[in-house]
Amino acid sequence: MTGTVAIIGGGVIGGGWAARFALNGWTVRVHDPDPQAERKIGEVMANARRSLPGLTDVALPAEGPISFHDSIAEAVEGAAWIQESVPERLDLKHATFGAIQQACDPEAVIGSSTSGFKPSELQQGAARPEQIMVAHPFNPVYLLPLVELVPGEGNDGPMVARAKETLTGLGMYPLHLRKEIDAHVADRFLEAVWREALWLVKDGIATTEEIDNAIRYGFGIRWAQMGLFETYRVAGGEAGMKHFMAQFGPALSWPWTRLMDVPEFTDELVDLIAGQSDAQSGAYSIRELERIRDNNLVTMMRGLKAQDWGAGALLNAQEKLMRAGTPMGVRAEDLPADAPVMTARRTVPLDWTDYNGHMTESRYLHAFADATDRFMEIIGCDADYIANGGSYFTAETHIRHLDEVHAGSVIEIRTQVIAGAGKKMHLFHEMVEGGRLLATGEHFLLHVSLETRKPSAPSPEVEAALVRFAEGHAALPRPQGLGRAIGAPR
Ligand SMILES: NC(=O)C1=CN([C@@H]2O[C@H](COP(=O)(O)OP(=O)(O)OC[C@H]3O[C@@H](n4cnc5c(N)ncnc54)[C@H](O)[C@@H]3O)[C@@H](O)[C@H]2O)C=CC1
Ligand SMILES: C[N+](C)(C)CC(=O)CC(=O)[O-]
Repeated sequence: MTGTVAIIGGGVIGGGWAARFALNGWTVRVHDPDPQAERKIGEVMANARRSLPGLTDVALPAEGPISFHDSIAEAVEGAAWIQESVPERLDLKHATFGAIQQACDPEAVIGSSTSGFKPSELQQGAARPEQIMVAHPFNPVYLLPLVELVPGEGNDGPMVARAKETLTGLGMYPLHLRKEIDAHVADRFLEAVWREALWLVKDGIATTEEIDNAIRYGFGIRWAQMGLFETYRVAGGEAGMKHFMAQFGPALSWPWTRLMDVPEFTDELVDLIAGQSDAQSGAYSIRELERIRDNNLVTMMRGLKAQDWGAGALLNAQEKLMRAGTPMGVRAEDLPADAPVMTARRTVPLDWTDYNGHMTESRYLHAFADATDRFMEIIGCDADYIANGGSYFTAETHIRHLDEVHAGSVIEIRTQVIAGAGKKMHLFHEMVEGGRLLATGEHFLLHVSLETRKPSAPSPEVEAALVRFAEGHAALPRPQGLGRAIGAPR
């Protein structure tokens, strides 16, 4: 599902929203009075283009256009979603909603990125309060899936459902809050951690770098995959959560935190923190730090994807939706038998790049192996079939690396069946970017019984689907490089 979105306020968060929507095929219309807004959003887009599309193993839709508008009225024209991301001041947010509602479609959703205001506060004085809800994202909006969705009293069920559908379609995870509360859920935690950290620096207990190390070498990694409660359940040992609470419950009444106090923001404290932060990270520009952060996030999220867990499970669910209705979702009977089969259309992810600045050699095999899996699925050797004890094992592979490809490029793989009958399947994959041939992969596979681990006949349905392609593809030209061995150039 795509459409037109208006981004009102195009700073750190508005820019991230613009990228998330545009890269998912939406038409994006931005209003921001800052003369630098177009440049800044251009830089956010550049970072987003190199990171977001490679998160999944299916290509995103074609990027939507972004335009910049001098007035809110012009920006909201035709928008089905309006995302307000102006600075965190209630009077400014109210004035912005006033201008939006004078011109926008009354059916459009108006989401606010507010970090802390409640929807009832945002809706005060609005012409149509029922149109406004909190949609609080996390930075970088184009990579992190969480959006806290906090409807107010007037927001009706269908509108909330529509909002969730839109956010899910963008690959996000709308966390629907049951009740409004200052700072929603996640920012309450962040606020608590931030208070403690400020005290620790002020009191000379730890530097900004030491505090960051305490997070990133320990509980930060743990939280990214199991959160708080599941992590503590495991920490309770075999007796689980009850034992954990019995053991650590008393600590809650000891003076382990200074949650309700905030150190005074004197010039001295600000200089102390800013100085330590400069010493820690000043060697990098903010854009460089953003790219380092994005590389790490993509690598971690793709790791979780391989485990089908947490944010990675979300990516897999999104991928399923993306496949439906595309050539990446069809079965053998819907495909012509006399043309190569498209078995992959994906973006090269950031974590596939090596020290030579291009896709590393092992990822060519990775991409070809995924294409083989997809071809197996097309002929009916899918997860259910494999669970019933039949599958294919690869016996031999030959890859030719013909041209370079880089992170962010969309690659396709087309597969020709060279031979397929009985237990044997001989495939030839061609990897292309646009019209450029990047690599070929020749693979010989045998059908096996997963019980005996020995070659066995496939089911009649799988064999029939394979034979249909083998016969149809026999009329295609013999692919260049078929049967090649390493040797003197021929
Ligand atoms: N920075 C963060 O980590 C997060 C911020 N938020 C929330 O997002 C909202 C925006 O915050 P940031 O993007 O960080 O601020 P920012 O300062 O980076 O961007 C705000 C943008 O709004 C523009 N602006 C100012 N007045 C405007 C007006 N009348 N109409 C249109 N644009 C206007 C400014 O030129 C600026 O580009 C705030 O409500 C904030 O609480 C939410 C999640 C995270
Ligand atoms: C610091 N902050 C309150 C603006 C943070 C957020 O709102 C969410 C985030 O991205 O950390």
